[in-house]
Amino acid sequence: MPHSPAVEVRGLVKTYDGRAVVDGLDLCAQAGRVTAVLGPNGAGKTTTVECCEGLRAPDAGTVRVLGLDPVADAPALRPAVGVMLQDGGLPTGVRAREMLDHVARMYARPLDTDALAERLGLGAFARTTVRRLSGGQRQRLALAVAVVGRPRVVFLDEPSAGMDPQSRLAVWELVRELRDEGAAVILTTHLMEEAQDVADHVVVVDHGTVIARGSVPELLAGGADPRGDATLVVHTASEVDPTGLGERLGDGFAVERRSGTSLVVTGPVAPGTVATTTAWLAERGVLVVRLDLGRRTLEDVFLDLTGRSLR
Ligand SMILES: Nc1ncnc2c1ncn2[C@@H]1O[C@H](COP(=O)(O)OP(=O)(O)OP(=O)(O)O)[C@@H](O)[C@H]1O
Repeated sequence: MPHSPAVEVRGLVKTYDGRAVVDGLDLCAQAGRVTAVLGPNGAGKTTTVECCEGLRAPDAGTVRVLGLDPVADAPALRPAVGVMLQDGGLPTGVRAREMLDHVARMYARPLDTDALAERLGLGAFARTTVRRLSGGQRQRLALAVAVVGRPRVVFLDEPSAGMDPQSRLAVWELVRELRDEGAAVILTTHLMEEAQDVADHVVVVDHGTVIARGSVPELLAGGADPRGDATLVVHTASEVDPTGLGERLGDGFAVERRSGTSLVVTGPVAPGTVATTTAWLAERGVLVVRLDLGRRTLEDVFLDLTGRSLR
């Protein structure tokens, strides 16, 4: 039987100074799944998530979390929703461990705080005040605080930003576990690797609206450039003008000069593609110094969808 989504956003609009920073956005997040919200700086991700958390009121559209209105029904939702804000959002004068224990006491069935502190490596700075924690330590504490109440819905705004690789792995493991236990996890991130690794469903937001959605394999198969299922990057010893190589490779291929001495061939790369490319270069007296074959990544899809200009 189909379940109603844990989080359902329909036609969300949020306007600042006459400018719609979220502009008719639709989003669904299901229980037992990780939904990653991606998008360039200023795309409207945090604003959307904060509307879901009840921290901002929509100007138009509807937001439902577990079927309730996050602003009007905030007290009813509080025990069921975990929130990790982008800046941590924790009081700065409290010691790390006291903070976690204090939050745990607000819930009926909290996680074991000793075990949670251990797995997020909070022990070493348990007695340090939040103000004195490093950025990554503060993030880890904010994550622990967000999940200690066993929430059914968890919002994580850039959870692993500023974290070292060890902490990141611990965060991803925890996120997967929350998902496996049935929570709906909604995370925003700029780390494509993070989305690729942990997300069951990806939503790409730009200019306040959703421009693509699907599982990672679906996005990799589609994207803005469906022909590009693999890339061949060719590094050469001397400058090369790629004009004519695309024609030689045939339909479905695109050739682009990345720098004077490297070319990117995108398309249905097969063994013959490599042979044709190196033969074509040899005919021009150009020596190949390195070949890299890679499949399209989520980052390629993201850049195709949102472009390369800075926001
Ligand atoms: N309170 C506010 N007043 C005015 N403008 C705001 C306010 N809050 C957000 N904005 C603007 O709304 C836009 C979207 O911001 P938002 O924080 O939602 O983006 P984001 O996608 O989370 O970006 P980032 O990846 O940089 O965190 C930005 O242009 C931001 O300047």
